[in-house]
Amino acid sequence: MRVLTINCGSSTLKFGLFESEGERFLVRGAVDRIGGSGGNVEIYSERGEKTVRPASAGDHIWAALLVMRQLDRCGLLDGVGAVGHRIVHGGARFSGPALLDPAALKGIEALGKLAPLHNRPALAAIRAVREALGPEIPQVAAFDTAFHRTMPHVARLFALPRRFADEGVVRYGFHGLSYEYVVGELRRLDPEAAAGRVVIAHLGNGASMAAVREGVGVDTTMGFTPSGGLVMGTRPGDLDPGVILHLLRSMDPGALRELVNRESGLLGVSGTSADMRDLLERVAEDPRAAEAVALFCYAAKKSLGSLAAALGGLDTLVFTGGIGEHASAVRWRICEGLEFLGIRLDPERNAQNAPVVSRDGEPVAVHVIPADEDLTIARHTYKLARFTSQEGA
Ligand SMILES: Nc1ncnc2c1ncn2[C@@H]1O[C@H](COP(=O)(O)OP(=O)(O)O)[C@@H](O)[C@H]1O
Ligand SMILES: CC(=O)OP(=O)(O)O
Ligand SMILES: [Mg+2]
Repeated sequence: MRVLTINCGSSTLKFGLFESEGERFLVRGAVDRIGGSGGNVEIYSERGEKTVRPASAGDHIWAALLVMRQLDRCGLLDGVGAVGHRIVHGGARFSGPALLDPAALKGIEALGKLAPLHNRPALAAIRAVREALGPEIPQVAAFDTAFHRTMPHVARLFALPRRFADEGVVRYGFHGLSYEYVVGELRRLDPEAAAGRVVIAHLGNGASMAAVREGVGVDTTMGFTPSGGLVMGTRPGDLDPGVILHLLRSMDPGALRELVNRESGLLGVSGTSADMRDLLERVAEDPRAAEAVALFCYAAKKSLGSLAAALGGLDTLVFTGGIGEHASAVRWRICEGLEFLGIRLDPERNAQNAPVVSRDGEPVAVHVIPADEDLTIARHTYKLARFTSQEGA
């Protein structure tokens, strides 16, 4: 059975067509810079053939239709037996992958306001797939929040009156499909490291860090929504709640929601771009771009320190996500000055985005592991689709 995966990130739509329980893929690809300009659709095959074409996708619906049309034109949709989607917010309701039946769709829709850059775009992609493949092809949701279900209660609690936690106002954490993949890769590469104290930094357009002990999530920087924690492309990360109250005096809640989700972060501070590539190109001549990059790295450094404290020390640090994998200057600035924690990068390895970027013999090994949320989605989809067909048999 072929499985198609769709991963709606805040600035990208990634897709993959898998076979053999996810162990093989036929094609993978991504539409990037969604909602911005200068975007591309990139497709590559198992044999390494790659095509890149300009595609300025205004939104995720546009991107999803483009992808489905492209796959159809190449005859690749024949034989797709199930489709898996990344759903960012699963709230209190979803603790693991779920078949996208009407009740599940309603549950995801209800969480839309808590993840406006993600849940609704993903629902639009689900509809586009249903139109292209028909309602008989099962679709599965794999949730970013599920990985963090193991966090101790104290790490989930906000210091608000108790009734709010009872109503579900707690830290959920996101990027869980990426963390799940990285933990699996680390187990494969270095089982001893995977059994230790690990911080994973997923730095993409959305960015977060997770503290993981013995493969289990114990804390993370994102909270009730994916707008908290680190500085991001268009989201501010952690803010003094008093700032929100102050802004509410002169802004209506809708405008404030836009500010927090789409106008802050790297874009807000630089005044020009949410995209780390653009900013790194301009740091020498544009002080606002330089300040945006500096703030991003400083916030990440502080969070790394706090998660190392939560773990009682650190054995392994992993960088992943578009920025974590490719932006050597950002990794350098985050790690600079953290020798007291046992972190020391090797300049050459770091410049090459090598799989291990720390110096040999240092207490903390620093890895770069390319994110693969799509494979995680494919694995969950195979499992659930098989289980459902056995149940129905
Ligand atoms: N070569 C690169 N150098 C620096 N930053 C990069 C590079 N490639 C991608 N990025 C950054 O990665 C971010 C997008 O991350 P990604 O994980 O692909 O997106 P999303 O969070 O939408 O899934 C953007 O800020 C982009 O500039
Ligand atoms: C949760 C989140 O922010 O995801 P992304 O980085 O894909 O936008
Ligand atoms: Mg992402």
